[in-house]
Amino acid sequence: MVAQSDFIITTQNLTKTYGRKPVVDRLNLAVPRGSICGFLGSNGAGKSTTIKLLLGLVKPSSGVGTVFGKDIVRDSIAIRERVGFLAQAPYFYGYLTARETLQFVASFFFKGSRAAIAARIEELIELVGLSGKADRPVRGFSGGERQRLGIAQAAINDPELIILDEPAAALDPLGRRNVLQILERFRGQSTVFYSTHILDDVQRVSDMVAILERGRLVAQDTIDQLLSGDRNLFSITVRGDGRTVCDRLKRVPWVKKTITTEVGVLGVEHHTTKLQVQVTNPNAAETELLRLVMADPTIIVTQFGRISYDLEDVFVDLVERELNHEQ
Ligand SMILES: Nc1ncnc2c1ncn2[C@@H]1O[C@H](COP(=O)(O)OP(=O)(O)OP(=O)(O)O)[C@@H](O)[C@H]1O
Repeated sequence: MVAQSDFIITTQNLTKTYGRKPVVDRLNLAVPRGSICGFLGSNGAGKSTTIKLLLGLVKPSSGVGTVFGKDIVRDSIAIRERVGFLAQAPYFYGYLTARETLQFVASFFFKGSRAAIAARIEELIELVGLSGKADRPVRGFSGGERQRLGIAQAAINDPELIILDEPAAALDPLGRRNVLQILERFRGQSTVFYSTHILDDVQRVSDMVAILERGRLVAQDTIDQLLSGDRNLFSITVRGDGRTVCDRLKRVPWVKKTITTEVGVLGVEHHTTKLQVQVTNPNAAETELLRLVMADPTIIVTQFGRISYDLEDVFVDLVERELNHEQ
């Protein structure tokens, strides 16, 4: 059983309504301590609003939430002291260098001797890959360099939790990859909760994902779990009489369902049939399914494999289900 204290962020029915429209709708989040959690949703899904609720920057219309076990309304100042936060469009003084920017931020948020501050700044400059640029004014920085500086700024006081709002959204693919690699470096030191609308990014670095659509949480799980789901599907393409193959498979106890599509009819012996086989025991299927089909010498198997999904399939499926549910 997972104890409540294993979650660094929790919300119960957290709701924010603007006018009559809930933009965050009865949200039940549970972010495990130590995870890198992608908070995924299309533009306008309610990600920024959720982050503002967690940080006490806007007040919930109803529902409750905790960060470090502290109430997001009552204890918001105490929470903000312990969270490193990178806003969607961070502001920097263009005339300060990266090092001066971090010194400025450290003067507010870092408690320690001068030597300790200097060491932490050096460590972060290195961690975000700005060593060669630390003494240049920020006004000349690229979008990616600004985001990296923003991450260093958020991490200055070695926070237990770093929250980033779309840290990579405005960057080109290379810039995005750099930022994501930096997030990965916090593994084992801080919990990272970051919002994004880019599926690929989540699949690349997160351990877990919470998917938001129109203010509602449509899934929350580890990436592995979401991708495996309950879709134990195999695909087989055969030449020969596909119907007998199908009938045989239907009698196998771990075969749940078969779907056949005939793709070419050139006389019975040249029939090409594509089968999708849903199974309840994928291990058995992996070792026995192909053998079962090939037991018939009149059948030629031209393709066999497990159907794999990526996060995009899962996302589209979940969002469609949510939309159908609403109608
Ligand atoms: N202060 C506000 N007043 C009225 N509506 C608001 C306010 N803040 C946000 N909204 C609306 O709430 C919805 C969710 O906005 P939010 O910024 O949380 O989404 P998001 O998922 O972060 O999107 P994006 O990726 O585009 O930033 C949007 O329709 C937005 O217009």
